[in-house]
Amino acid sequence: MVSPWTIGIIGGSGLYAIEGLEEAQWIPVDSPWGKPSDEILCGRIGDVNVRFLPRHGRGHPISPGDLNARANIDALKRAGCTDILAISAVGSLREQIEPGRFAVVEQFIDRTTSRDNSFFGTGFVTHVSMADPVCPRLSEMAATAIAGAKGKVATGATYLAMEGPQFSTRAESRMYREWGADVIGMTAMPEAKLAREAELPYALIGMVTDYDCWKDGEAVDVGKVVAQMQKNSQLAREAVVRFINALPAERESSPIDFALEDAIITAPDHHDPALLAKLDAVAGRLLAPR
Ligand SMILES: CSC[C@H]1O[C@H](OP(=O)(O)O)[C@H](O)[C@@H]1O
Ligand SMILES: Nc1ncnc2[nH]cnc12
Repeated sequence: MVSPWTIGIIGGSGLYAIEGLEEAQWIPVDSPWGKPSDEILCGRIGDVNVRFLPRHGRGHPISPGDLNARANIDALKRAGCTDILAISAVGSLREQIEPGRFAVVEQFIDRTTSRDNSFFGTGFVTHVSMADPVCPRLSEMAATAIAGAKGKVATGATYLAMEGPQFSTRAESRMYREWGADVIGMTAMPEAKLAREAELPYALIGMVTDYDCWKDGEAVDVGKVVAQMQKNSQLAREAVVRFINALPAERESSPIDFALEDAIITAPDHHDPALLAKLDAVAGRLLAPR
């Protein structure tokens, strides 16, 4: 039986491949938006097609600010994904979300400044809703899968996306806490926005690696992040497999599958054909002749 789900997994720092994929093969996927971070590891877990993309590339050559998130999301859409589960190393801004815990993200504060954050623009203007930026169905399944793998979970987390690549100052870290952010990272924006524009339901699991620098005497460094990721990466892999094995046989449609429906404002006689050509995957559902 062929599953209706094709799950895109975006692996963050420390998660550059996943094991247990049947018929696994790294396949290059071209995108009109430039070069994705790497080839996509395509395979199956049971009946479910899986497409794995290491966000920073194998060996972590790409810095957060240089990630081509448009190419990454477009390539996952071209590779047939119906849904995306992203995984990120995050710092914690809350005492009770300690390193080692998994934070399932529900909201974002986007403080990135220098990234291409939309597929759309002059010649095809759209404004998608980001009020509820993640897919509740995927997030709930992710939390269940982590708990099933005996991981500690925090749900409903707010993720602050910073520009980086430097870590925050103590004043910034304290300010983000006052803003209500729970975890901090450098990569989930504009990734989550672009997934929504591509009508791909998206959920984000933050793997908590450190307390950032708001706590007295604490400061984050790469060594701390990598050491904590190594401790938890096996559990993360197990949670991913559980998540996939628990997907229902049917995939009921999600409102996110139709996110562009009420978002496009440019009149057809003002469409830019060059931009439309690049949107063949992202907005193909609406642009294909009907
Ligand atoms: C290696 S520490 C900082 C680095 O880790 C996170 O990346 P990802 O979200 O891809 O796991 C963070 O956002 C920074 O890019
Ligand atoms: N404290 C932190 N700040 C930003 N990105 C992170 N990734 C992991 N820990 C982080």
